[in-house]
Amino acid sequence: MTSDTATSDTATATATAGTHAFQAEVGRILDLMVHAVYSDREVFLRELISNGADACEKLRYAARQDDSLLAGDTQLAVTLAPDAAAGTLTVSDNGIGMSREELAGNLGTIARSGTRAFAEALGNAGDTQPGTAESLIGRFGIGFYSAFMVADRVEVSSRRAGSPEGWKWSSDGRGTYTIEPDEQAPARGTRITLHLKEDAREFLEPQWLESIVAAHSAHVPVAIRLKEGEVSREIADGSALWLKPKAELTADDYRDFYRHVAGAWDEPALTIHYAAEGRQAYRVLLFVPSEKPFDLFDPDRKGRIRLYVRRVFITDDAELMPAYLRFVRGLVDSDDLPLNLSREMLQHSPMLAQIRKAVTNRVLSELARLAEKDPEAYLKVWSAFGPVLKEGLYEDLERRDSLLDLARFRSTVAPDGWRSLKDYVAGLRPNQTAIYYLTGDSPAQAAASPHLEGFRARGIEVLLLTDPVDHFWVRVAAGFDGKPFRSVSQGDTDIAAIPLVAPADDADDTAAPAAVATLAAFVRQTLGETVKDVRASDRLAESPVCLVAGAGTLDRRLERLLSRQDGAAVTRSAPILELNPRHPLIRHLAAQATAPGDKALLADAAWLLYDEACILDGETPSDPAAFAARLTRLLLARGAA
Ligand SMILES: Nc1ncnc2c1ncn2[C@@H]1O[C@H](COP(=O)(O)OP(=O)(O)OP(=O)(O)O)[C@@H](O)[C@H]1O
Repeated sequence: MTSDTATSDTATATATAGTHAFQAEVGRILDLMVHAVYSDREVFLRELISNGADACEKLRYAARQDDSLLAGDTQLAVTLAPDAAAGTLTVSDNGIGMSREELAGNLGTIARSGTRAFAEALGNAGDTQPGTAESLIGRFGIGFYSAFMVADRVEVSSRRAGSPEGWKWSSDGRGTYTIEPDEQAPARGTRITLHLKEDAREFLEPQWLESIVAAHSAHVPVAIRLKEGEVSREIADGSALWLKPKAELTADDYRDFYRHVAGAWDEPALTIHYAAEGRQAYRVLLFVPSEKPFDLFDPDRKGRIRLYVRRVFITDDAELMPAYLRFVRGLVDSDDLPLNLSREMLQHSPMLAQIRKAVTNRVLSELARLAEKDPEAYLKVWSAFGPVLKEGLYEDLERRDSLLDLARFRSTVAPDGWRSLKDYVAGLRPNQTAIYYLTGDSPAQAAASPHLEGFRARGIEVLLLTDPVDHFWVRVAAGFDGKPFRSVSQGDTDIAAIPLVAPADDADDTAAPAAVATLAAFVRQTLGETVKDVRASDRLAESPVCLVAGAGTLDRRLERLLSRQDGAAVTRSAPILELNPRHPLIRHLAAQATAPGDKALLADAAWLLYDEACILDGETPSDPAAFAARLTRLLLARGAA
């Protein structure tokens, strides 16, 4: 469903009478439709019925302001009329209709984001893979253009409600379309005539049409009629599914309605249907999809929940959900809101604000319930929408705790599985006072980080945060169950008090603290401003060195991310170089630092330690030529020794 903005979206479309070329991408999509060997091509009917029903709903709304638009014709319906003799199927509605400009804008360019996404996905997949187009049709649905899967000519004759002019759009889907005045246009609304292809004549059979409607469009909230000759009968009553008691509805009913309302083809992962009573009465029918909607990461972050008032569709732009729940689809039908809701009122109505709040809470509590009752199903939802839900962790202070309960993480305990914070705190080690995390590009990459070694040695679980959004919420979230979140690559580790899982049996393995302090001071002096400090570490077990960010500065990965942005306000701060006193190399260098003699090679080693730490952090040495020269000198010296 698209709101009435299609014309302005497509203002570039020409709208004069005559022949016009399709926008290039539309041409490409049509070309595919014309040649599609898609097996479920009856989906075209659902798309056309949905459009007709939307047009009726738009008219119903417009007529609230101006009932002359109805002009006595109040029985809004979509009518299917097969004509075997002519080989045509018409799908007509007495809805809002389209002006000449709208015909050109909506049916000549890409008016809908879903179709645009389809075109893009097609471009990405390339033409080389057979069956790509077909599988994408199944995933996206492609609206009006799907008519060309079954028709070799499509005529759309339309009259905008209240307008004296009728127009006909016509095309064979091969590059161009025509628009011309049409005196035969319906009195109001749109009549789409499909000249069926030879191999699509099954769509002339009334019974087949009826069964397709039953399967895909039974719950469209506008009546559907089937016309055979002069006799017309109702094959779907257009009653609002959401007003029916739950007990009367089956999973199939819900699924079909979800597909209509979301313009999707997947199964809903969660269905939420209830009636709210009390201060306000309203009905809610919401779905969490099982597949990511194509526009999930659109910058406008808009949801598409439909707002109805006493069964009249008002808008899908009322932002009934916070942005981090924008993947939820469905509708809210209020008994109490006024029908003539202006944009202003949509934004400022306290009644609507109350609905938003209650419905949002309900969605979160239903997700929590799913997590409890059917963890497997919940994890599917989390895998698809976790990165979006986590936006709520920094945006929605009020619900942060509920969202933290819902959040699932990869961790060193379960790199391929999911852990909740409740699981995490249940496994805290003695003396552990924080929830540790490490950010990275992928769980595997993060799990290989040297920063984790000391944590592993102590059996401390570390969350592996790999979504860009993680950098942001984790800095503002106060913690969970009284335990703050702490980065393992930042500040002091404070893990010395946590016992090792297998305590080191040979204390001589560790370099003497004084020798390490001498080495640290030497390295510090050699590296100068490049580092903020050099110190011994509890963090490391196997690696000799690592870099960490100072307490109170930004996480190094986030700092790198931000400093790379255009016009970045963030400059990188000097890191702290940590040395592993248990590592043979550090022990050896500490001995050299305390012994008298020439320190030139030790200075080379200091820089090499720093460069090694950079490499472990996924960066290149800052001066590759100097790095190579030092390495060469050191290897030569070793060779000579
Ligand atoms: N029967 C109709 N009456 C009035 N307008 C129509 C009709 N059919 C299509 N349109 C207009 O053409 C536009 C494009 O239709 P199309 O089916 O390609 O996408 P859509 O319906 O907007 O997308 P979605 O299926 O995601 O809602 C619609 O948004 C609508 O404005």
